[in-house]
Amino acid sequence: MLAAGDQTSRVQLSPSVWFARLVARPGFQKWASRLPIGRAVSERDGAEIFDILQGFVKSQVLLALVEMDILQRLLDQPASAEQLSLSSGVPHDRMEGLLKAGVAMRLLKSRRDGRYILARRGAAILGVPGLPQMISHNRAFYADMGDPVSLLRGVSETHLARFWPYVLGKSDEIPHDVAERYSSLMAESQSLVAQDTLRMVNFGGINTLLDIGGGSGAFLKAVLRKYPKMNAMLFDLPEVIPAARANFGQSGLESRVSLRPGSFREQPLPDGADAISLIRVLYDHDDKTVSDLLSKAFAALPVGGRLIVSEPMSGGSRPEPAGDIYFSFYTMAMGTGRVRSARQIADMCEAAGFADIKLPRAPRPYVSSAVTCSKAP
Ligand SMILES: CC(C)=CCC/C(C)=C/CC/C(C)=C/C=C/C(C)=C/C=C/C=C(C)/C=C/C=C(C)/C=C/C=C(C)/C=C/CC(C)(C)O
Ligand SMILES: C[S@@+](CC[C@H](N)C(=O)[O-])C[C@H]1O[C@@H](n2cnc3c(N)ncnc32)[C@H](O)[C@@H]1O
Repeated sequence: MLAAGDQTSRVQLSPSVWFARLVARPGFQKWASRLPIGRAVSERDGAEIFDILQGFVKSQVLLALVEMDILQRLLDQPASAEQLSLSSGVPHDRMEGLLKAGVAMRLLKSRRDGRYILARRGAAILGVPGLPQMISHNRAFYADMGDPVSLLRGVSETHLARFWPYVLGKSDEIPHDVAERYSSLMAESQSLVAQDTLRMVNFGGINTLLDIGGGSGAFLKAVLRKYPKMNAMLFDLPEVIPAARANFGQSGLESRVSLRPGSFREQPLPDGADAISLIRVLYDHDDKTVSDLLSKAFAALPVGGRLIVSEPMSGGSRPEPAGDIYFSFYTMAMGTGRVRSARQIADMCEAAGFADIKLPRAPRPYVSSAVTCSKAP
């Protein structure tokens, strides 16, 4: 009888496996580094591996720059490490270290006079609605990523799950200020998602759009402003509706929106709309909930009615950095849903009865991707 090792040694190796085993040998690495092409590839690989390894340090440097308001202060005026250290309670040499790290990340620039200013990328962060807050909220995600093996095993309650009240249906237990902070984070981050969804999908011809899980209404506001003849319904959990009411109150759009409290888990969706949108809703839920929700959407729509899904997605068979790294682990830490690829979502829509499925190209997959389909005659 053969030992396991003998069995594998007799199996014919595919060229990729053979190559991987070669590259994993220190002797091969030493040999390859003596040749010009081998050296160039190995140096590049080494630098890229190092960059992955230090990813968490980079994101914490960014967090420090945001939390001590350094980006904003350098936007107001150039400053030296000494000036910034005085007001932030960080010793001079450490502040210099932070600022140099910011320069290395091309967020800041150092000037000949020793003062620092914002580089283009640092300035861009301040111009994206909600991005500094989003960076700060990564504290909770970071705490969960501190022990990735436990996170993967799902052994303990996560910080992120506690921060998004509606996910666990425990909104009563969440301090009001925390709930408030996170709903405003959700609303602010929505402006990017709305921008890209409106770029990917033409909402023309829709009379009444039903936005399921519409939150405080940031997405509907953007759509209604772009399509002045459209009316809308916003459906969300009863505890979320007051925020939507307040948000539409002063907008001049209130007469075009009707607010519908309810849970898509427990009741049918309101009818009367000729299109339904699901913006950043599906990835919060498991497959059964999503299949049921899509069937309810199908039932609520008239023939020819359209469904628009928009949220960050996995790259599927071609994994993609935002969907398959950040949002995949993010939803894992939330503990209730998962990122799906556009193809998976399309298949689930098809299983619910939808046809005419389209997967528009996403200009910024780290913001959102979309799937659209309709109820065929
Ligand atoms: C004018 C010409 C021709 C040339 C000039 C060149 C020049 C100066 C160009 C302009 C530079 C410029 C304007 C740059 C703009 C950069 C932008 C817009 C950057 C945007 C970045 C956006 C990012 C990084 C977005 C990140 C989003 C995140 C992290 C979202 C997270 C969302 C979460 C966690 C949601 C959770 C929801 C839940 C709970 C899972 O359901
Ligand atoms: C990630 S947020 C997205 C909000 C908004 N669409 C956006 O993109 O900013 C998910 C929304 O789904 C809502 N939601 C969760 N479970 C729900 C349910 N069972 N019925 C109705 N809405 C629900 C939440 O209250 C929340 O507003």
